[in-house]
Amino acid sequence: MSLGKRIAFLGAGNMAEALVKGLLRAGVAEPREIVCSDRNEARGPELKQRYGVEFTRSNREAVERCELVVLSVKPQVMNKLLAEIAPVLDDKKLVISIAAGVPIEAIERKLGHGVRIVRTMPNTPALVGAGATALSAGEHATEADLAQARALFDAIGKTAVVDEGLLDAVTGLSGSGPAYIFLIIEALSDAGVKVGLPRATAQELAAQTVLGSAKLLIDTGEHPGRLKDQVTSPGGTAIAGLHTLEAGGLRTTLMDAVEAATRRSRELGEKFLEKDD
Ligand SMILES: NC(=O)C1=CN([C@@H]2O[C@H](COP(=O)(O)OP(=O)(O)OC[C@H]3O[C@@H](n4cnc5c(N)ncnc54)[C@H](OP(=O)(O)O)[C@@H]3O)[C@@H](O)[C@H]2O)C=CC1
Ligand SMILES: O=C(O)[C@@H]1CCC=N1
Repeated sequence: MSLGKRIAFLGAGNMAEALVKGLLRAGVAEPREIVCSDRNEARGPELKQRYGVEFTRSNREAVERCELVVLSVKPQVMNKLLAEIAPVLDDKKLVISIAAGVPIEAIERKLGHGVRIVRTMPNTPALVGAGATALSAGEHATEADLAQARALFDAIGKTAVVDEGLLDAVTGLSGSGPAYIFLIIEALSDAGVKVGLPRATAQELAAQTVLGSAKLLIDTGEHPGRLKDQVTSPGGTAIAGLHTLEAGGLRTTLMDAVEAATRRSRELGEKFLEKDD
């Protein structure tokens, strides 16, 4: 059922579109309750045709028409956006940021004190209702605000409330994570082709293996190591493959990747705080 709130998406790119599609699919918003704004005029007809949502090139108009305002531009252009919408934002609206790195305090400073903010880090599988989102409430956001924001993201996947200090780590793991997993699926598909499978079959098997393994882990609540052991016969095939992965440093590489992305999220935040334009 619709939450009965009008939602503005300021910046209607990849992540905003994933959220719009996920929310509509879940039925928590009607197309007429969603107003997207973007500086690219071409996004208007695309979004209208795909989802029937409203579109405007004016961020201010989108803010004025909605109770929930999602900040969905890149961190690099966030300051400009905040300066533009500050005059039309008041404490009656709830602001939800999805931007990597950008601290709540910096948004509050730009929008004026007292503004109600929930900072989040979603990911693109929200588009198919399988997102993972962490949320953190700003000083002026109430429990009801956090619950409202959480209800939106609960409709399109799993959510966790964390201290704001942990959102860079979330960005490194689940925010950026779909990119790592797609790379892994692509590599597994290539591997399947290398050992003789047709491309389409290899990709289908690779993707289903990732999906099925995640589902098995979540549904059973088992430790991943135990589930790995169940695939691994003595002297068998899986242990031969695992040995190669360990020799190639897969664990360390994944840990380094998450650490690098977390660091980058922090850097984006620091750059944001340094700049005041
Ligand atoms: N993509 C992802 O997987 C995730 C992204 N995020 C966060 O979501 C935010 C958006 O990322 P993403 O969707 O990937 O980026 P995109 O570049 O796909 O989307 C941003 C959109 O905003 C437009 N835009 C830029 N400046 C303005 C402005 N002043 N007013 C209105 N629209 C503007 C851009 O236009 P133009 O193309 O002309 O620049 C673009 O269409 C980022 O802050 C990112 O950190 C969070 C989680 C995951
Ligand atoms: O790469 C980025 O900056 C965004 C943030 C999280 C995932 N993608």
